[in-house]
Amino acid sequence: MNVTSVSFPYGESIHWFSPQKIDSLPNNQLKDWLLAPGSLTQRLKTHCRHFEVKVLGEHLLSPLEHEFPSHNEPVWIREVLLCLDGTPWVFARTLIPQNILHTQSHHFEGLGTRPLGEVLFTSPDITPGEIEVAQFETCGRLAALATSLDQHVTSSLWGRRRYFNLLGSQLIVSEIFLPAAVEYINQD
Ligand SMILES: C=C(O[C@@H]1C=C(C(=O)O)C=C[C@H]1O)C(=O)O
Repeated sequence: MNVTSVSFPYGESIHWFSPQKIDSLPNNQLKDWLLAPGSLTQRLKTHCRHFEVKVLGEHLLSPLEHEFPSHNEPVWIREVLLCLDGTPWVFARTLIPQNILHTQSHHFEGLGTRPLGEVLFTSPDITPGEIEVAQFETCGRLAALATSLDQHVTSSLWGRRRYFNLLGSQLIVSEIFLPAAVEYINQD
């Protein structure tokens, strides 16, 4: 895997849609994965023997570097690959405002290769919000990331974004399904 931190952060500014307002959702099994309300980590683990979180990078983004709406403070970013039996299936990007990071550091500091979902879906203080979806062109940065992972991008990629509510504030989790995941999911 020739992914390097040099090109971190991989994430790019994306236009997200409510599933009810986009008429071009995938008309196959991927749609179910995009809109599934529970922990993606838990679902992925049922499709492999070995599940692994590869951390591509984590650090604070200045207010000018991130797209977190209505936040003029630094935001902590974490970008990972979720790998099933050694194959990257999902690129995930999490944005956490500094106020959450400071007040809830026990949740997020030192997470390392533990899946964030183990925190988000087990803490009574955190509630998942609505799911939005987006399509990523084959010429975008995330397609380039997939190509760098030796996965051929033959059609646009699909992803989803969820806000998680935590004590009056919010963090954002985006997950993009890489070609290897789409191939497996749609073969059923
Ligand atoms: C939100 C979840 O956590 C997953 C794990 C992540 C991580 O470890 O950074 C990020 C996004 C998710 O795909 C989940 O399991 O649904």
